[in-house]
Amino acid sequence: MRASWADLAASAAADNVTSGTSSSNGSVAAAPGAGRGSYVPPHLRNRPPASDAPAPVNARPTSGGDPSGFGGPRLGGPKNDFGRPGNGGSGSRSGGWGSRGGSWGGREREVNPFGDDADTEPAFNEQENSGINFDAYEDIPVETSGENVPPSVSTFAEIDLGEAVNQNIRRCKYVKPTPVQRYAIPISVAGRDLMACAQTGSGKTAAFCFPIISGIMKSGQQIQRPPRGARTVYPLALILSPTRELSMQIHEEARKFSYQTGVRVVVAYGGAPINQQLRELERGVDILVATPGRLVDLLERARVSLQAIRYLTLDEADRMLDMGFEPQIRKIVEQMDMPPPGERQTMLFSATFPKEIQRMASDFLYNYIFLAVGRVGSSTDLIMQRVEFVHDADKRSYLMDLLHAQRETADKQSLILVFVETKKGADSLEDWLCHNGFPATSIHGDKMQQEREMALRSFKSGRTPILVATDVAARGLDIPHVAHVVNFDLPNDIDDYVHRIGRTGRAGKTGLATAFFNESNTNIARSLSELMQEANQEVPDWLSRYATRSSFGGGRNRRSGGNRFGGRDFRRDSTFSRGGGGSNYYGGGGYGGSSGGGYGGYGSGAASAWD
Ligand SMILES: Nc1ncnc2c1ncn2[C@@H]1O[C@H](COP(=O)(O)OP(=O)(O)OP(=O)(O)O)[C@@H](O)[C@H]1O
Repeated sequence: MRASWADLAASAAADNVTSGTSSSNGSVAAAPGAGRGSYVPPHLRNRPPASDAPAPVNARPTSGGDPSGFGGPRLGGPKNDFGRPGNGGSGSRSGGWGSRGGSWGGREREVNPFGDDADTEPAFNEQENSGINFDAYEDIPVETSGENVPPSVSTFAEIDLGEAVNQNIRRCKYVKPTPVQRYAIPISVAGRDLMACAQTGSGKTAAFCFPIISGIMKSGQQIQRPPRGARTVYPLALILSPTRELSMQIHEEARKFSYQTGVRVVVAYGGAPINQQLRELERGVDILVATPGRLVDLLERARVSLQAIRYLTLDEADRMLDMGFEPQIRKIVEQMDMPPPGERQTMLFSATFPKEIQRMASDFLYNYIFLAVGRVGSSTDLIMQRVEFVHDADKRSYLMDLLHAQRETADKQSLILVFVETKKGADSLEDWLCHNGFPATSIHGDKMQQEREMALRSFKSGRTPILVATDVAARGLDIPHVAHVVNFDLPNDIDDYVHRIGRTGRAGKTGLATAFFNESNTNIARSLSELMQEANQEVPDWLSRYATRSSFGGGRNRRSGGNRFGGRDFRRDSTFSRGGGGSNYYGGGGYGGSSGGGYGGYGSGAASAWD
């Protein structure tokens, strides 16, 4: 049961009065077993009985077949086919453990990720995911480009995902697909590469997970579990994400979607003991969810091989290919043993896709489809955006006013996420809030991983309903009840703003975003003003004046592909040069490497702080 916001604030204030100290932020005080937020360490999940001994598996790629189902050069190209029954590749494994059918090879008892009796199906009319306002999505603009785009669907039933996945969709209480799912799932199921740009909170995780899980099930491939004594594992799918917490969240989601399918999902991220993750990997992995730094470590130790990868997904793909991460991603995708584009299926997802990044990303794709769902990179109309002119010295008192107002008016369960620019700033604001009777915690890259996870749990549970965060929490995190996002410090990049405010107003719900603006933010004035206009938000006159003045100013005011939509296929841009060989135009590769120049400033060392 989540605590009431106002009650907590009141009791924290009382504590402070009594003790005369900071309320010690609650960031490490989350009750470990409390409620649905309780955390089962990865090494304890699905722990097999001690007698569970793996049978020998001789997993090596064979060839033949078409992973795309589409044709072109992919047809007949080499394919990693680990022991697909009947193809002769590793026929001797047919009796080995790990055959599919929802039983984990009959060897392990799978922990129920739904935390209830997942075998009991809810009645149909009880199923709808509470709070989803599908009307909000009905007239959403959608744009696709690329060759032979498979038609979209209106229902999950129209896509053959397999009964086990369908059952999990029902358990998740998803009644119908969101727009990005309606388009992206048929494209992915058809085996096509995809660059998908869709609003924050619109269900992209399921859009890439369902086809991967279903594809692995249909292939009949066995669980990629090394033989006893072998140390290298061969996952079939790799999902990369920029932060540890996002990887953990994707892992949790993927485990729900793959429950009782026999598909095994493992997560690996930095900051946590690698031995536990190695033990999980040794027990078999079909889908590996990872942050880039930890994955490179595992690859260098030869504990993971990417030879068998059939599906590669980059979530928050634009972040993954920006200057902080690009070298690591290139190393993983291009310099290790992963099959090249055309032999694997690659799916890139984000709410924002600057053209420079699209160009770079095309290196990883083969004959891909570009999909843009919704307006410029956000849930837009669902999020009410406000901008206040606030000098730095006044920010704290403005914030306090907002918090008092929230305490009076908002749903008592609601959570507030406050973004600041620096780690020091996060610590100091958290301290100040706690001293002033507001139950706050903080998350940033200088905290120990355990502290980060505890802070997030404490926030999610409502124990500390104010979270002060750096951009480490800007992307992907799906936290119910975040009613208000405050940009205490505005980011330099409009796309970062889009992701930050996207922590509220998710899955059809409404939310509020307030930004403090002053002279130091003039470089974002124009793009902020444009974004707000496109989202039908009221733009203050003073911001429009700043926008006019900063029209030709510097900063990274790139829009996500420009125009009305959440992105526009850079291949359609008339200014885009097609020189250098037409075959490369759709074929991926060949676009002048990975300069990525032109909008620096993410700061060196970003990757190490994030993974
Ligand atoms: N078809 C559906 N019906 C109802 N709820 C859904 C459906 N698909 C996804 N959701 C819910 O919507 C929420 C947002 O989904 P998700 O986190 O995948 O969004 P996202 O598009 O990846 O957002 P972001 O851009 O911030 O990463 C989740 O709580 C998820 O469970």
